[in-house]
Amino acid sequence: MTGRERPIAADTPRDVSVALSGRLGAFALDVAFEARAQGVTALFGPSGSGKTSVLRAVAGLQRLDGRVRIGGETWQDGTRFVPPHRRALGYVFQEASLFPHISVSANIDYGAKRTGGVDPAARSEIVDLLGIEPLLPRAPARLSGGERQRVALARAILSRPRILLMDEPLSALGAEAKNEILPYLERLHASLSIPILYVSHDLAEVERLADGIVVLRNGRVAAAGALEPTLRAAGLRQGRGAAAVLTARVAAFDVGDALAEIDLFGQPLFVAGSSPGDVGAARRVRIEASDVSLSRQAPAPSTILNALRAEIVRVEETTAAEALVTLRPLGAPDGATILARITRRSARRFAFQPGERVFAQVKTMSLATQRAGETGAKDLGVATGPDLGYPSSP
Ligand SMILES: Nc1ncnc2c1ncn2[C@@H]1O[C@H](COP(=O)(O)OP(=O)(O)OP(=O)(O)O)[C@@H](O)[C@H]1O
Repeated sequence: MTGRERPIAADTPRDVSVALSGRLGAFALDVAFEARAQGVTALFGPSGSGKTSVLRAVAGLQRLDGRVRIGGETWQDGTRFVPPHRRALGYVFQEASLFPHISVSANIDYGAKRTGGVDPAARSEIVDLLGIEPLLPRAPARLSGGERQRVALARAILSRPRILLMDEPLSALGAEAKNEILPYLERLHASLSIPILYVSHDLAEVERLADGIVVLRNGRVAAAGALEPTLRAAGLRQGRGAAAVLTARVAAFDVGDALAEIDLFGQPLFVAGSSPGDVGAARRVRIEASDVSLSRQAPAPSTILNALRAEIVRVEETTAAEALVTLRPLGAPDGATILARITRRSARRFAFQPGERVFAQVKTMSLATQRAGETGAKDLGVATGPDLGYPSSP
């Protein structure tokens, strides 16, 4: 797709409209997309696909032809070009560039002072949200990488931007610092009423944070829209990492077993790694296709707690050995689907047909959240996050 706009969600007001084209040396960029007025839109793509260039152009730091409209304000079109310092935006880079000679406290007030003064209520809310109260008197040199990023975020937000631009804010951090900062980003995402454009080449990060996604390849938009259907359309939901992300509410929490019961379209789904305070909150549940098995009969009692009733949507033989089954949990709206990655042998033996009802078993422990400091493929099992109106599946 080139230069053609695809709305992220047709029925919701969208407040970010970008259409940019031009050359950067030998590199040709031609992108157009729209994003919602609130929530995280990921700019996702391989290295060199143009993500940072798009972000810089939105900020006015990179001059390209086209249009940038944010929250009803036009920053660039055929006739005008608002210079970068007049654009109300917060920019968070890979490495936080804090002023070294002043305290954290003075750093976070810097942006706000430039834009008309510090609002004490907003300040204390953001300080609390990002957990930086104990850091306020410190010098930036005495912060860890993750702490620096949280301070940079606070500074950006307190400058009262119309949009937050984040360029791989976690990529310079180790796994431990990443795990430490992600929950803060999730809380931020739930509380901020401005759009966030979030550059990343890390799919797991995008799945955890983004509502919408613009997939870039070679300076063009390969696919754009709500997270789940777009990942699928872009062919990013196949193979080893195939997974589905659904948003649902926590219905109950069993303190004795430390298990949360998620209400997945009327069916219970048990997950670990939650807390009693999550009851009533929306959770983002990532179900990896390799952790889902299928059976026609109600499964015999086993150690697997989750057996979702689901309807087969389609079966695709993806490789010589594998098949990917798309399923709609009963009670789920059309298009809200999960995936099961099974052997081709099983797919042929069972010959599942579209419309047929089956039981999809999902291991609870495969859905567990990871504590800070641990590493592994399952770290993004369950992530708190609001349902900001993007369908969690198409
Ligand atoms: N000012 C410039 N002059 C010449 N070429 C440029 C300029 N800025 C970017 N490029 C080129 O444009 C292409 C896209 O770069 P960009 O940094 O936007 O990609 P990216 O997707 O953000 O990559 P990464 O994930 O590695 O940061 C690259 O080939 C880069 O070398």
